[in-house]
Amino acid sequence: MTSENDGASGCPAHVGRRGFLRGLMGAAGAIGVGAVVGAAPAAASGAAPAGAVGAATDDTAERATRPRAVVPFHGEHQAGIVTPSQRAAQFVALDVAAPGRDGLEATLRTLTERARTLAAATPAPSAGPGAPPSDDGILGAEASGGADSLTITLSVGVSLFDDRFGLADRRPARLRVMDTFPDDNLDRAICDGDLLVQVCADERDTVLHAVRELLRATRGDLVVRWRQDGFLPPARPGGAPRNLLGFKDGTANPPTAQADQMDAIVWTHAGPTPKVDDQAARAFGLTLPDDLPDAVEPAWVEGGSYHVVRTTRMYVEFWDRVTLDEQEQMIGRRRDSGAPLTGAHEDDVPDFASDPTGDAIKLDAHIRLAGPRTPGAEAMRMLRRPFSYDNGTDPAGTLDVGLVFVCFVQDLDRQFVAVQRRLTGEPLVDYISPVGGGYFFALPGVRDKDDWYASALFA
Ligand SMILES: C=CC1=C(C)c2cc3[nH]c(cc4nc(cc5[nH]c(cc1n2)c(C)c5CCC(=O)O)C(CCC(=O)O)=C4C)c(C)c3C=C
Ligand SMILES: [Fe+2]
Repeated sequence: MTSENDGASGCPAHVGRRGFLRGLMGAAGAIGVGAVVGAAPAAASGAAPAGAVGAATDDTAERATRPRAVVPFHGEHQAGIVTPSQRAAQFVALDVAAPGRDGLEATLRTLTERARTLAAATPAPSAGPGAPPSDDGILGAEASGGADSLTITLSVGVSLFDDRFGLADRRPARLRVMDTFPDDNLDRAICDGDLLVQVCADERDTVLHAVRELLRATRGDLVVRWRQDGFLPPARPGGAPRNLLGFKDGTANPPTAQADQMDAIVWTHAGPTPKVDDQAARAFGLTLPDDLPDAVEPAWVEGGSYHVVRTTRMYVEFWDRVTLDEQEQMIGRRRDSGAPLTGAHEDDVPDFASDPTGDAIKLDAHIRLAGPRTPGAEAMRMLRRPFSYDNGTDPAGTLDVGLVFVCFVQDLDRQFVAVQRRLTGEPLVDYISPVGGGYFFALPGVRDKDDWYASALFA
């Protein structure tokens, strides 16, 4: 039986990366590699690509058991995209209050400086005697970011390209206000925004600390539009972690270790967007050319990525009344093992070719619609990076929980929109409802200590 793996390690994509990370951290702990601050200059030097992980420990027994990884901030691409998913996340959509292009540039430079120091776990500069502390103190003596695989990923929304900042001719070709799809129940108050900051780390306090410090540094210039917390449970018992429907989520992601695949699936490039073979696209359900107009990306987008966030509520009380068999048919995989209904193991490739009438995996099962494994479907693959969320209860006392669906794609329409359209009316829509989020564009990476988030956009 064929299997889905990360190519580099020969393990299922998720197991491979997380297992590698754990092994790295274990080894670092055993040999006592440097302290956090000691690791920081390497992280800040720009030597390693952003998204790779270096290990760091401190000398207390308690802290030695916690993840201490520093993810390099500098690189061709931003960290937090192909970086192995951390355990906690926060999505903060912001509107720019700073006046004019100069005001925006100054704000983005400030954001860069603060994000750089937080990611490297170096202390914030002191404002001098008599001033408030330069750090909120919630991470105690570390007081500077705490590492914990912290990544801060900055993306821009289409409203940044309106007439306020003179950037209208720089808009990424596919960027727009998030579409409303037929099964959506969007609250526009928690959609879109000029900017999106995605903050991820292995500890919740490290995420909140970074968000607080970024907001403190830009107070008056950036206004929070909406904010959404997320978490990723440990993989139980292994493989991909489970979402709140109880199913493993992330199994069939493309391998982030394979640069050529990331280049074709995730990173945007200047010039005409890659064409999709007409026949293959039709087989996938896209009608060309009307559905997918040609687009030409501006030069500055090289190395960036479209960043889709869809806050999707799950009606878990209803889901919990459905038989396991029905749940598995809706997804197309076993709940316990994550195996496709045509296979036995999580990393087995679903065999739709031998099941043309949907006897094993229904024709409208989620995985069959989202990844039919026809030649045309290759062009629609995406890198998903979802987190679960728990927003408490609604006024009716119903659990307000769900999935922050996140994906990174080279072409918003060819990939995310094409798949989302195929999912219209799937049986799962009775149990989930997208309520917020947005389309954003993750800026190219910050190259080195002299670079800043939007240097290419402003060049
Ligand atoms: C438009 C893209 C997608 C949305 C929106 C989406 C929402 C969503 N998905 C799950 C649960 C699962 N999804 C799984 C696989 C899967 N989902 C998408 C796309 C979207 N999902 C893709 C491309 C795939 C991979 C398909 C494949 O190639 O096999 C799975 C199976 C496990 C896995 O491979 O990750 C689950 C489970 C929920 C609950 C949800 C919205 C709340
Ligand atoms: Fe999905």
